[in-house]
Amino acid sequence: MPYEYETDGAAIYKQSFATIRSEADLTRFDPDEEQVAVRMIHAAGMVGLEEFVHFSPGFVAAARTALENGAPILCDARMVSEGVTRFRLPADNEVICPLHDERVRPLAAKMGNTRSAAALELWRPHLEGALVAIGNAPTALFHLLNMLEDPDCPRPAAIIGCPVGFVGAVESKDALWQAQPVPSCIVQGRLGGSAITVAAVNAIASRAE
Ligand SMILES: C/C1=C2N=C(/C=C3N=C(/C(C)=C4\N[C@@](C)([C@@H]5N=C1[C@](C)(CCC(=O)O)[C@H]5CC(=O)O)[C@@](C)(CC(=O)O)[C@@H]4CCC(=O)O)[C@@](C)(CC(=O)O)[C@@H]\3CCC(=O)O)C(C)(C)[C@@H]/2CCC(=O)O
Repeated sequence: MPYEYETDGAAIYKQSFATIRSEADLTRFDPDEEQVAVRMIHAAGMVGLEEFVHFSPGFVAAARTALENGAPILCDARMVSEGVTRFRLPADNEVICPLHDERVRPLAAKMGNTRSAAALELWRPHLEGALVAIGNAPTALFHLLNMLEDPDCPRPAAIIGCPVGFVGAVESKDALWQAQPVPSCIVQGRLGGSAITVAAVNAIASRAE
């Protein structure tokens, strides 16, 4: 075998987390936030991401309590929903991503919006007290903020708002951070994505690493 490499999954994780903790500046996070930030950095493979990670006060506790109480996790993309490691979930929580539901495409056409935004209309019956995980679509985050402008709209317990990209990602996350409709976590700027977002969900679902 010409290539030698680490083959023990647990050892790989241990070494990764040790590297992150030695290289990243985690000083401004409390212990719960630090656990989430480390996993987000791990998913991105990018020490330095921590500079852009922001938690509103009480975010981790709100998100964790929601999961412990059996709240569903509402995801904008299948790449997020598929990444949730089910065995970590404290209450066998439902993971919901209606993006590919047959009702979404016609709804999007009617709304004149993306499928990602239209899919959030199917979140409504599940939204009260849920953990929201938006890791791909800026339009989904903007649409959620518009929905939450209505005082009669059910309110999630917490929002992970980490869409990625060049059109609307910066603006939608800035808007979430300004509005703070519920405790939230963002990755400021263009960075973000499904992997980083689901890493935050998986860290929240785990009590300790
Ligand atoms: C404009 C869109 C963006 N997508 C990005 C990055 C990635 N998207 C992937 C994939 C496979 C999917 N993206 C869709 C959500 C699709 N992407 C869009 C939309 C056109 C609009 C969303 C928005 O602007 O808010 C969106 C379609 C829609 O009508 O909502 C997806 C549904 C497209 C599809 O395959 O049908 C699909 C998600 C499938 C799923 O998981 O359920 C990528 C893997 C790219 C690729 O395939 O080449 C990648 C994944 C990034 C990630 O980490 O999640 C952007 C960059 C986010 C971009 C929005 C911003 C921009 O600057 O353009």
